[in-house]
Amino acid sequence: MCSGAQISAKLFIFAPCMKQTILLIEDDATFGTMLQKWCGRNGFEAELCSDIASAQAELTHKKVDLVLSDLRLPDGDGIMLLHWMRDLNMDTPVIVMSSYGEIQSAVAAMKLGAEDFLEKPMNPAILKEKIEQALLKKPVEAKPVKAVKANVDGMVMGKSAVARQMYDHILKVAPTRMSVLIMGESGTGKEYAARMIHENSPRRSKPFIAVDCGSLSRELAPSELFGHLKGSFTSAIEDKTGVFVQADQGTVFLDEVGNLSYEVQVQLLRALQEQKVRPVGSVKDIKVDVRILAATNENLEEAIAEGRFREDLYHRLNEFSLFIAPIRDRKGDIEIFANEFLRQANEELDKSVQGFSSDAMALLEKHHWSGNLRELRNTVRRLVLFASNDIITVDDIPAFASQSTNEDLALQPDNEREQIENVLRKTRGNKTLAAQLLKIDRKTLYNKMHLYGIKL
Ligand SMILES: Nc1ncnc2c1ncn2[C@@H]1O[C@H](COP(=O)(O)OP(=O)(O)OP(=O)(O)O)[C@@H](O)[C@H]1O
Repeated sequence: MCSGAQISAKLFIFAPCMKQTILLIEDDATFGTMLQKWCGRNGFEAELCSDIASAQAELTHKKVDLVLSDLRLPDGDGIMLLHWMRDLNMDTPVIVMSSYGEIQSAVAAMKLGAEDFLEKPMNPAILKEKIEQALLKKPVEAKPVKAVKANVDGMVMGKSAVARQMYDHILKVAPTRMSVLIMGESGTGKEYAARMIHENSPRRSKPFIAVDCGSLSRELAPSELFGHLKGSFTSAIEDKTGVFVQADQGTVFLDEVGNLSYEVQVQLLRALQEQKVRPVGSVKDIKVDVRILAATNENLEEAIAEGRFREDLYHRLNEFSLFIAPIRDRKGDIEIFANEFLRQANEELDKSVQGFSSDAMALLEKHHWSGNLRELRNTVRRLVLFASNDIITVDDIPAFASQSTNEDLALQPDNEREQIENVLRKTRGNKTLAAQLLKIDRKTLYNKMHLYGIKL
């Protein structure tokens, strides 16, 4: 930390060229802002972060050409960040800014691959020279950030405390090969979290394959997962490579893993334990190296107690658990996601809606969002489609205004059938979520669906 008095605007002229992005990591807000403005005046695009967690978030989903980081930060030091970048093979040059007496740390940073270091207070001319030198070493067309690839386009990251803790867990577990069980209500972003883990792992250049276990029939699941040989069953008209072999050295994401039949669970456990799969109809095992991420929105411990899920498989999948909180519990993130969904909807629908009025945003923040981010995305898309002005106002979302902020859908005795049907419609048939909203257990929901003849 230091006073930025020596950074003077007048010394430099704006240099219009292909703008390169500098990520500034500085917890002294005044100095950080001054530095950011200085960068702008000197022809650089500058993003400002005040701690390591948010810097990691920026580095993992934006193109950054240079990092200019303070050594001492609220959630750790610049050395930690360098370790993390090195583990992920990120080659973005880093210049560390050290204060008087931090020379030892600055040396450690250089050993870890920092491009240079600058002692505070900094001389702007030297700062500019070092930035230019560091940028010269990295051609503009070089791959921007190694951590996240294009297949996570449109992915944004929340800034709430809950979200930060989740990213912190993701970043810790990502570089390992541990299996991760991702839990959370439907639409909270479990698949996106799985992609984030893959993209931040050393496997990121290898395949990420998502399998919806809910849609795999008992008969076809083994062939889908492990492959089959031609003629091994009636419809096997040619050899098929299973997901595990296709994803070799990469990651397989098993969504709704609780829906796998008991028989397939046994085969899956074997594949995980032995790192080998045997295609249906074959007598030979194939060696595979696959990391497994699994997701569920039902309570698997309950499923184990009811004998529907194997406990040994559960422990194998749950080497690390990650809980994704519903969006209503991290209201601070709603604006970020709503703006991103607005951007996506504008692009998709060829519209140019600029944003939300502050009371419209307040309404979005109050809504219960039982369908989580998926519901928010669909709502924003609908709002953009119907928007007649540049800004979405409260008048564009009258439906929410009349709703209670904490929608209580608990089952009432008088019109049970209608309520259950409504809630199942709301959850798009997700019975676990429907049972939670109705405040009954799944078994009771099944019994009542049976009693009222409700079919999905
Ligand atoms: N980090 C993110 N950035 C941008 N959009 C996101 C993000 N996470 C989720 N979404 C949006 O929310 C939608 C639902 O996310 P996702 O499919 O990952 O949820 P899920 O929890 O796996 O749902 P389900 O339990 O129904 O499978 C996505 O299609 C995407 O539009």
